[in-house]
Amino acid sequence: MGTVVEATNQGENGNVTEQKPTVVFVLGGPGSGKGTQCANIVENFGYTHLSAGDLLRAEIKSGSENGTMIQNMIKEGKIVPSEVTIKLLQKAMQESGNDKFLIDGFPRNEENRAAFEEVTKIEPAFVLYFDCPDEEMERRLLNRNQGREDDNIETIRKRFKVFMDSSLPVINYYDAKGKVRKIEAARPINEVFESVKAIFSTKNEKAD
Ligand SMILES: Nc1ncnc2c1ncn2[C@@H]1O[C@H](COP(=O)(O)OP(=O)(O)OP(=O)(O)O)[C@@H](O)[C@H]1O
Ligand SMILES: O=c1ccn([C@@H]2O[C@H](COP(=O)(O)O)[C@@H](O)[C@H]2O)c(=O)[nH]1
Ligand SMILES: [Mg+2]
Repeated sequence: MGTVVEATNQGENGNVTEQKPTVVFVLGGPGSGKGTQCANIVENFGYTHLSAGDLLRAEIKSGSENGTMIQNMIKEGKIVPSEVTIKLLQKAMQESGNDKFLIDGFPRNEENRAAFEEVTKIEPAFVLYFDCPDEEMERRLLNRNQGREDDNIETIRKRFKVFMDSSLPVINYYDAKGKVRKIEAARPINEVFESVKAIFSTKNEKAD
């Protein structure tokens, strides 16, 4: 695959343009198990996993001029401006050499969603939604032990609120388009993956 800065298809005039990559958005509350299941999907289905949160954390570490702003947003559980996150996603897609992506933890709000579609012209093939009760997610995050600055009870509560207020509407948007595949995520990892496998083994409509 070449550039995905703005993916394109064959136009009506017959001009041959690039094939759009396949994108699956992986959404769900903080700690619902998105990263854990994405690792399993990568092993079994040949996707490249792009966690928007991981890309932002790497950007902080790289010493980027946006680093301090991103760090402050993450500490408060706030959503980083779309243009920053989308640029990181586009760069990672270009560098991957793959044409199938799990975009984990993005889009987080309506503005993220609209900006991604506008800039890349990519619509997701489908949206994998991990549905998990807050109490279970809270337990998992407090036990995660990966040294994340946002895995403390104060920030966790803020992240839950942002998820409810800003991210659930994105899931509802795609649900209305028949694109959401909902998974009951409060089960053991292998059971959750059985449900995930069933979805990736079924033919899902291609993006566009
Ligand atoms: N089904 C599960 N049952 C129990 N623990 C789980 C399950 N799935 C993931 N975990 C654990 O819960 C923690 C959070 O999982 P993970 O990092 O995959 O969540 P996430 O949705 O990516 O979270 P975040 O949005 O904060 O990045 C990890 O410690 C992981 O090992
Ligand atoms: O698209 C995104 C993704 C993430 N953020 C910020 O990062 C943290 C952590 O994200 P995880 O998905 O839990 O790794 C999140 O709370 C946001 O502050 C973002 O702004 N935009
Ligand atoms: Mg994660």
